[in-house]
Amino acid sequence: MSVVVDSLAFRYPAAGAGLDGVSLDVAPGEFCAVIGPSGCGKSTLLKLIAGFLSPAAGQIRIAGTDMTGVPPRLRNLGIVFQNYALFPHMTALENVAYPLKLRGIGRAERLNRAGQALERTRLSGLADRHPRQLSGGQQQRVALARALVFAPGALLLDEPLSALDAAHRAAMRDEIRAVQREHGIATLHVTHDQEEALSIADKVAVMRDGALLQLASPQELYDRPADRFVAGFVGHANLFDATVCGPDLVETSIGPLACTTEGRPIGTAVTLLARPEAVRTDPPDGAVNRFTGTLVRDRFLGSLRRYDLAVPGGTILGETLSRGDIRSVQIPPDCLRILPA
Ligand SMILES: Nc1ncnc2c1ncn2[C@@H]1O[C@H](COP(=O)(O)OP(=O)(O)OP(=O)(O)O)[C@@H](O)[C@H]1O
Repeated sequence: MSVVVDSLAFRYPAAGAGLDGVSLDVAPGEFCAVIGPSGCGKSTLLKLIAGFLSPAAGQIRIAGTDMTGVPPRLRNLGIVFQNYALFPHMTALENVAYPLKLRGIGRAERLNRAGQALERTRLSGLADRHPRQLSGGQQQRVALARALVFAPGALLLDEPLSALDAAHRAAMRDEIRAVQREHGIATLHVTHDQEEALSIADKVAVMRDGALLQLASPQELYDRPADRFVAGFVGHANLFDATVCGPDLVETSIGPLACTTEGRPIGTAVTLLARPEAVRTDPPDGAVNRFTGTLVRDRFLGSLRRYDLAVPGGTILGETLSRGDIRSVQIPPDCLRILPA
């Protein structure tokens, strides 16, 4: 089943906040991560798709069918929301079987199917435990099994991993991805964690102030962000205000930089993006876009080192494997990308 959101608009009564004309599509089996700053409307988008809120304008189509007026329980969506707790008085197995009960499936079959769903999320041994006897990660796995048990057409996940520690989080996200892929379920996954989004999603939706800024593959988002905000939000970035001052030359606060200006006229204001891993240390004398400065921050991160080199007029953020002293760097022209000002 696909999920298509078309020009969706929504306002909370008495609050300015909401969504403005959001459009996106998630194909069967596709995994779409939704990211953006706190309060940008990620949860609101999922609640609209789930049917917990009704749009003011626009349309939601699930498996090609317009969902206007269709109540949540008839949308055939598996939902794992952060605050969508397990029933404390039911065992893990009973919790997972519950959606099948709602669908009128007989006891023997629903316990059988719930058992299979628990097996899929590697919880078979814990079927008879109550939620209070399970760790946070195990409870999340029960919630995932409960969302998957009725073979939903699509999965909506709102920060399902936020309560977990880093190791469990990584294991659980790989698990969700494997189950989702195996069953070809269209998935929308809201997360605060950009690294998580980039590492598991087929595509990523970046939102800000109720609007969708970009919907793209993780690679495209990183390499070709639509604007300065997306560039700064996804991964680390050097962002320079710049003005085109000649063919393939721009002026910035740290001095002139050679880069492809793609024929923009002289005087055009732009933003220049350089990812830190593209910055080279110890370039030869006379190299183009070479800067000399002083190390002001130096963070050892195990597999790499991230540093700030203060140069006249600004700072250059770089990443290197080198452990030696850093006094000069080069920003290779072909690693600079021009974004709108
Ligand atoms: N029930 C509500 N009534 C009024 N305003 C609300 C309501 N729920 C959310 N909002 C507002 O709508 C905006 C979007 O909220 P939403 O929960 O969708 O953001 P979010 O991107 O999921 O944020 P976070 O990452 O912090 O969870 C926010 O400004 C929020 O304050």
